[in-house]
This record gives sequence, C-alpha cells and structure tokens, in this order.
Amino acid sequence: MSRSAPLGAPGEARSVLANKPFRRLWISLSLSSLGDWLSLLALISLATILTQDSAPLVQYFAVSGVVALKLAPPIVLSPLAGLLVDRVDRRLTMVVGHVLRGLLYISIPIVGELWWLLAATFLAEVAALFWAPAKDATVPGLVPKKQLAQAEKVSLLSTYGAAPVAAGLFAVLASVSSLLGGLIPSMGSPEADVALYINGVMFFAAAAVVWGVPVPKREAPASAAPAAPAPAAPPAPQVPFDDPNARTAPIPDPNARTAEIPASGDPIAATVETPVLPDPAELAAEQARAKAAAKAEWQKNRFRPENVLRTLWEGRRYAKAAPLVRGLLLGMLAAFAAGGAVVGVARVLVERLGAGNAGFGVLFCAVSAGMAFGVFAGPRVLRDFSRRRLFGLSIGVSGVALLFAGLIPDVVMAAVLTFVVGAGAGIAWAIGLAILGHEVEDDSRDRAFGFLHAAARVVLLVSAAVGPLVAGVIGDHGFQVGELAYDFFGTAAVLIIAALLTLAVAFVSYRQVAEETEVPLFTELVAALRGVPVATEKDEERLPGTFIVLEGGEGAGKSTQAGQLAVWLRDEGFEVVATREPGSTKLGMRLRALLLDKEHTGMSPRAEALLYAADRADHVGEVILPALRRGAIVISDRYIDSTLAYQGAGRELDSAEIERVNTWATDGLIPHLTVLLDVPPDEGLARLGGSTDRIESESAEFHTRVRKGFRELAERDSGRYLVLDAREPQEQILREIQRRVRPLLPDPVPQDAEAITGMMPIIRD
Ligand SMILES: Nc1ncnc2c1ncn2[C@@H]1O[C@H](COP(=O)(O)OP(=O)(O)OP(=O)(O)O)[C@@H](O)[C@H]1O
Ligand SMILES: Cc1cn([C@H]2C[C@H](O)[C@@H](COP(=O)(O)O)O2)c(=O)[nH]c1=O
Repeated sequence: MSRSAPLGAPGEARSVLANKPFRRLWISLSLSSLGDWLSLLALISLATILTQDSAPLVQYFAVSGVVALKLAPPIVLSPLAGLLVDRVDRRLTMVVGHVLRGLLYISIPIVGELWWLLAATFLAEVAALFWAPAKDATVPGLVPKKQLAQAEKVSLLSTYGAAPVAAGLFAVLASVSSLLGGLIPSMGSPEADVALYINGVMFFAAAAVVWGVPVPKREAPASAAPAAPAPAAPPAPQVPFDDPNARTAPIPDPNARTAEIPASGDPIAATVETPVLPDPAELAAEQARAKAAAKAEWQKNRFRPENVLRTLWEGRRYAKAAPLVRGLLLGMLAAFAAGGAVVGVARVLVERLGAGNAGFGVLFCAVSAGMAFGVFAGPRVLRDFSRRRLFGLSIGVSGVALLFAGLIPDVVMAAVLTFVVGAGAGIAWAIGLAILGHEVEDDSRDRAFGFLHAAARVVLLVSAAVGPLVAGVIGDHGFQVGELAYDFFGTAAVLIIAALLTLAVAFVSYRQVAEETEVPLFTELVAALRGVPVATEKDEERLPGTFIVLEGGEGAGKSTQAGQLAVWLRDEGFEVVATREPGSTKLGMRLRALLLDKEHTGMSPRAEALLYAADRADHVGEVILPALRRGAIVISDRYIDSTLAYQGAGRELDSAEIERVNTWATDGLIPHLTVLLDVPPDEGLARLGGSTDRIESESAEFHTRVRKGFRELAERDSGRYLVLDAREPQEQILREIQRRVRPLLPDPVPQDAEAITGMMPIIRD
C-alpha cells in the first residue's frame, strides 16, 4: 500500500460517490460492513446466552471460538481467495457471497445450537473471503485512476465507521427488547436473534445492490497482440473477458490495474488470433513471443488479493529494524492488542456486571468510537507537544485506562474507560503511521505498511480470541475482607494483564521513539496544555525549523543534490526554502557579481573573506532566520565552512579569525547538518566545463587546499557532518542524504486525519 493521498475535502468524497456504479458498490460494502460488525456482536452474545447454563469455562471457550472463527479465515485462508478471484465472474461472486452469508446468519437463530453457530460463522467467513477480493478487483474498473485513492478511503471509512454504528444499533435493540421483555415476560431477550435476522436482510440488500453494478468487461492487454505481425495480419482482436451477465455497455478502463484471465485459465488463448503469415515457422515463433509477452504482462498486472501470512513472512525483517521503527511497530501493535482484549472479554464481563447485551453494545461502541475519535482528533491534540513523546504517552494512557477498567467492577466506568483505551490506541495509531511514513524509505514503505497491517490483524485475532480463554482459566473469585466484599472476575484479570503488558510496551516504545531533548517531559506537557512555547535558555533552540547545508569543492554536485533534496522534502509535505551563497538577497547578488568577476583577480584575501561574510549576514537575516522561525526546512548551497575552506585553507587566512567574524555575522547560527560532497578538484572542475569564474580559475594547489580544508572541518565536528564521495551516482548520494536527514525532520503530523484512516488495517471486507 502506498502512502495514499488524503481524502481531502468532503467535496472530493462526493465526487467519487457521484460515480453511480461505484456508489452502488460502496452502498453494498457499507451494508455488508454494518452487517459484519453487527454479526460479531450478535454471535458473541448468542454464544454467551447459549452457554449460560454450562460451566464458565465452556462459555469462555464458546466466545473465544466465535472470535477465532470470525477473524482467522481472512488471515489463514486468504491465498485460497487468490486462486479463484481472477477466474470467476466477479459480480456473481459478490452476489453469491452476500446471499450465502445472509442465509447462514439467518439460519443460526433458527437452529439455535452452539455447534451450528460456530460452523455457520466459519462458513460465512469463507464466503466473505471471495467477496472482498472480487470487490477490490472491481473498483479500478469503475473509478478513474485519479480517484482510486479517494475510492479506497471512502470504502475504508465506511468499513470502520460501521463499527460504532453497529454497536449502537445492537445496544438499542437490546434496550428495546429488555423493555418489551419487562412487559411480556415470555418473550425473553431475543436481541441477538433479531440482530442476526436484520443481518441476513442487510446481506440480501447488499446482494441486490451489487447485482446492479455494471462490472466492466476487460480488454486484453495491448501487449497480448502479436508483437510484429506481417502487414497482412489483422489487428489483434480485443476480446472482452469477464461477466457474461453484463447488462450495461462495457465501461472503458484505461487505468485498469487488474487484468483478467479467461475461463480457460490461459490469458493468451482468447487474445491471439492466427494471422495469415507466409512462413509457418516464423508465425509460430511470433505467436510464442506474443504469448510470452502477454503472459508476463498479465502476471505483472493481475489482481493479487492480500496474502496476510506471506506479507508477515516477507516483512519479518522489520522486527530487526532500527530502534525507532521497531518502537513504532511495537507500540502500534500493542495499541491494537489492548483494543482486542476489550472486544474479546467484553460480553462476559458485562454479564458478570449484570448489564447484558445493552452493556455489551455500549462497551463495543465505546472502544470503537474512542478509536475513531483518537484517529481523527489525535493529530490535532496538543499540537505543540512532541509527536514522538505523545506516541508512547498515548499508549501509556490506554494501558492505565485498561488497568482501571479491570479493577473497577462497574459497567458505566468500564464504558468511559474503554473509550479512553480506544482513544489512546487511535492517537498512537495516527501518530505512528505519520512518523513511520517518514522514517521508512520510499521504496520499502509499501512493504512496511503491509507488514504492519498484517501483523495488526493477527494481533487483534490473538488478543480477542485468547482473552476469553485466559479469563476462563483464571475463573471468577469473590473476596471478603471484613464487611467488604470484592468480586474479581477472570475477565477483569485479562484486562489487568493486558494493561500491564500495554504499559510495559508503552515504556519501551517511549524510550525508543521519543527524541532525546533537554526539555523535561512534564515541562513540555504543561507548556503544551497551556498553549505556550517551552522556555529555553538559548534563543536558537527555539527555532522550530531545520537548517541543512551542502558543502564541497567546485562541481561536487551541491546544487544538484540541494534541488533533489528540496523536491523530496516538499513531496513529504514540508515547507522548504532552497537557497545558496553567495547571492541569495538583493545585496548578495551584487556581492556575488563582485566576488566572482575576474576583473577583481588579486582582491585582498581579507576583503574577500569580509565580502563573503557580509553576504552571509544579509542571507541569514533576510532569508534563513525568517524561514527557520516559520518552521521551514532551509537547504543552503554553501555556508560558513566555505569561507573556512576557501579563504581559510585556500587563501591561508587564520581560521579562528574567520570563525569569529562569521559567528558575529550570523549571530552564531550553525546548521543542524552539513553534507560534504567530496570530489577531487580536477574531476569537479571538469564537470563544470565552459568558462570559469574568478575562484574556479585559481590554481590546482589552491583547490587541493580547499578540499583538504573541508575534510579537516568534517573530521573536527563529525557529529554534524555527513561526508559523501561525490563520484558516486547521484541517486545513491541522495539516498544517503535522505537517510541522514530523516531523523532531523520535524514531527510529521498530517492535517488531514482522513489520510490516517486510509491506512487502518483492513480487518474485514
Ligand atoms: N554524482 C554525480 N556524478 C556525476 N556528475 C554529477 C554528479 N552530481 C552532479 N553531477 C553533474 O556535475 C555538474 C555540476 O553539478 P552541480 O552544479 O550540482 O555542482 P555544484 O557543486 O553545485 O557546482 P558549483 O561548484 O558550481 O557550485 C552538473 O552537470 C551535474 O549534472
Ligand atoms: C560561500 C563562499 C563561496 N566561495 C566561492 C566558492 C565558489 O567558487 C564561489 C561560489 O560559487 P558557486 O559555484 O555558485 O558555489 O565562491 C568562497 O570562496 N567563499 C565562500 O564563503
């Protein structure tokens, strides 16, 4: 998954939903998502009710079984779906999947037996396995490429937004049924049954809606045509694949991300027609080439449903990644585990607290709404507080809330506290994704996010399924201390254990993720709560921006790298000011002309040093400091070290004096990072070609001294320098610079929280 663009204004969401075929698919998805969440609640609840007269351990096992059977199939069996999705009619797959699920859910309350509840849950999930990839493979054919990211986000929003809605609906159903149960005692509490019937109806409605989606016919990939047919050969037929039932005109799909294989299983058979060629051997060779090319193209483009286990296996190296990435992954997964523990034990917990299904709905609603709140509000909370610190802290807050939810046997408190658990997890998820997006290199970002999503699903499954088992093993206990009676439930013990583990992870990831700073945590927190900047001793420490300088001899590639770096950082969403010395201000331009004009050959070295310092003073005052105060990233092509190397080492002036003059000229502003591009002078000068200016035309000895001067400066202050061999390829140099720059960047918190929801792991659909 790429770091997708934010959903943007609601208008953009509307524009993708204005597309009627996609809107139908989305409505179908929303209905089935709502049904999915509702079924999770109803099934857990029904399993608890069906086992209420059995031993507590049986009840815990039943709940755990439902959770496992509901969440495991998409993880374990996803490769199966991949075998079929490119081979069968997608619309039919979606319709049949929905109808089957509807029938299965309706059958559960009719049969009314635990074994069938578990079996039907599993079968419904197997049916869902095929719907999801069929839907995913259909979207690119319905939506223009530029709206694909929006389509994906709209889908994810309705998938996750459905969770609190379903929980609220379930709580309302439970309240209504207990009200009616009070009036008509023989009625019992049929809310779980009713929820499953409603569920069935929702899936039937989803099937009816998706039946009307005009799943586009596909054209054969262009490369499937014979590569170079003889003039007499007819053009390759554009054989439409897919959907014999299509009732509407095929939608042309210039952006198709997917290619389909015909029913025969041979991607080529339908696309290569025998041209009339004079030489049969040549024709056969031609056809073989075309077939191989088309097959390669199909392989490249064919839709691949997510294979969770493979993604996990391929991404295992992230467990050994740098501490920062490791800390982020660990913390985000712990946040998910905390939420999973609540979901797993909530139903039995509320029963112990005497709240029943309504309480379960409220608790589920609280944790899912808390998570949604955290994800949306997280980036806006404590804007002046370090995101890296907030990451660990919010996991810690989740842990503390979970601890109290376990300790206080009260359903109202449990609802409030589980909301806090969800909110903390949501904030950590949002911040973690934003930081991870900047930490991981562009080319491995997709894999890192894929790994995170896959791991999050497994963690959720394990925590939600194992929680009830542990609760069953611990059992429920009552304590009597004098007059005081305290009921301690197995479910509460699970919450406490989960809380302690979450707190331990919060501590570890805080240490790995939070940057080292002299500002104490409490001071920063108080300042952020009051909305004032943290008071520090030195003025420059207050500058929120980042100052990066590129140095080196003539033709080393400074301007090239400065430009590339600026492009990358702007792409990452930062304000970047790319500048250079001498000559970035009005006065500086005149000074540059004076300094580089060969008319002034023989200028006194001190005058030369002072003119460069004058240019720098103006540059710092007019360009660099204002940008750093705004929080921008300033990239300067040359700075003080150039004077130390050229006028100090090159002209053999006293470097301490040069430093003093320049400290005064710049008010002591030093860069956060200086990248030295080291190149032998003759190679660098050869790159420039053409006419030379006053400094470039200095002697070879002069340039050799300059190079040596730069290298000595870097050795003296190696922590602030990155020295690179400027003879390496430009792309490699840029990668090295990016690697070094990443940790210096300000906290990347996107303004659009939707960008983060778009990165939630797909747990269902
Ligand atoms: N790594 C590299 N390998 C080969 N050529 C490069 C490399 N980097 C830049 N160049 C080429 O070298 C030439 C000089 O590059 P550039 O202008 O970026 O250098 P510079 O250090 O800014 O020069 P100046 O000394 O004028 O400030 C350009 O033609 C550029 O394309
Ligand atoms: C800042 C600074 C520069 N120089 C020299 C180095 C170069 O020859 C020119 C600047 O031109 P560029 O090719 O655009 O980099 O000026 C110097 O001698 N001292 C300095 O402080």
